[in-house]
Amino acid sequence: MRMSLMASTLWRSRFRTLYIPNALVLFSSSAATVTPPNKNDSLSNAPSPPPIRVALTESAGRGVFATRRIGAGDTIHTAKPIVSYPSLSAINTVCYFCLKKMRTVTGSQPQGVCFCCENCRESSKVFYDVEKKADWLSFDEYCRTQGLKFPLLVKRLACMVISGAAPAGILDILQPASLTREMILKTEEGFHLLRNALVKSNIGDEHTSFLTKQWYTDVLARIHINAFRIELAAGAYEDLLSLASASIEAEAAVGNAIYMLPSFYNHDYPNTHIVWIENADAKLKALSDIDEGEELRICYIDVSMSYDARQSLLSQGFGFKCNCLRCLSGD
Ligand SMILES: C[S@@+](CC[C@H](N)C(=O)[O-])C[C@H]1O[C@@H](n2cnc3c(N)ncnc32)[C@H](O)[C@@H]1O
Repeated sequence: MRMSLMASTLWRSRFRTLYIPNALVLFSSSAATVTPPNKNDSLSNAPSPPPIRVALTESAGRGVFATRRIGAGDTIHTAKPIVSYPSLSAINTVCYFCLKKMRTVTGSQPQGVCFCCENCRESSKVFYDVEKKADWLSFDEYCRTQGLKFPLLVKRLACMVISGAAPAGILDILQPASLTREMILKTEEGFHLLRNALVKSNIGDEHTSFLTKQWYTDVLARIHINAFRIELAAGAYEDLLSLASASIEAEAAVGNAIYMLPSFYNHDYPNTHIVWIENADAKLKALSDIDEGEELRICYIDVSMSYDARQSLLSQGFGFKCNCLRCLSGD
């Protein structure tokens, strides 16, 4: 593979450390690291921070860099979603909170949303109590008929904000897509349907005052760039079978989610990948040995695509001209 011939030192950073207060809080809270705890350390039961930091890259904005050597196959860190939502086609078959697949008895068809455990039901309670007050028929139908998944994340986030589970600006730190005037116009219908559903539910103006067209568009612009499509790793033969049939129907994803730290990973030939084992909790794993100072990169698209196909998808789908070393090398 041509990429592997590139000296890994090329990827070592000459970076400036960036202080991101909100992100740093999240870094340490969800850390699963490759550092064994020191038995003599009185804090040895506390999770160590992950061996990474967010810093400016030379040509792709902020990026994630290793603060020490990481071995191939190591889990670098884990991340819980800030906001997630099931695929509409999976709404009755995955947990409404963590997106874990529900075991269904053959012949029985679950009705309505479901939760895999009391913990998920409890964690959802605040925003689900808000959501249940509104009539989502028109909004969900709009998403379903137009094949839209991102407005569903905005709906979940709006309910979280109303319930007090999240601040209205929770995604502000993430990079937004630059939406064209035409794209902004297309978001208007979704905004009105979302706002109408919530306003008509008598939640109270004081709770919905954040829900302006500007807020809706700003959130969508960030979701557009940073959302992850979640496909669970198959754990059992029956999962493999259902994944296979789901893929045929292009419905392999159980849902979509936004994370904080994983949103800072730039695109390149990957030395890192994200896996979801049984629910929307993400595991960032090293694909190869990574040196201290090296940038951690994931592949946003199918790694086997040609140079031209990658350039056009990254530009049209993600809105950026790829400056990764693989593309710069013409591979
Ligand atoms: C998910 S964000 C990654 C973090 C981002 N660099 C930041 O500062 O928040 C994706 C954005 O990062 C930039 N980016 C990621 N990979 C890139 C690449 N290979 N070449 C140029 N820009 C890239 C693009 O602006 C893209 O829209």
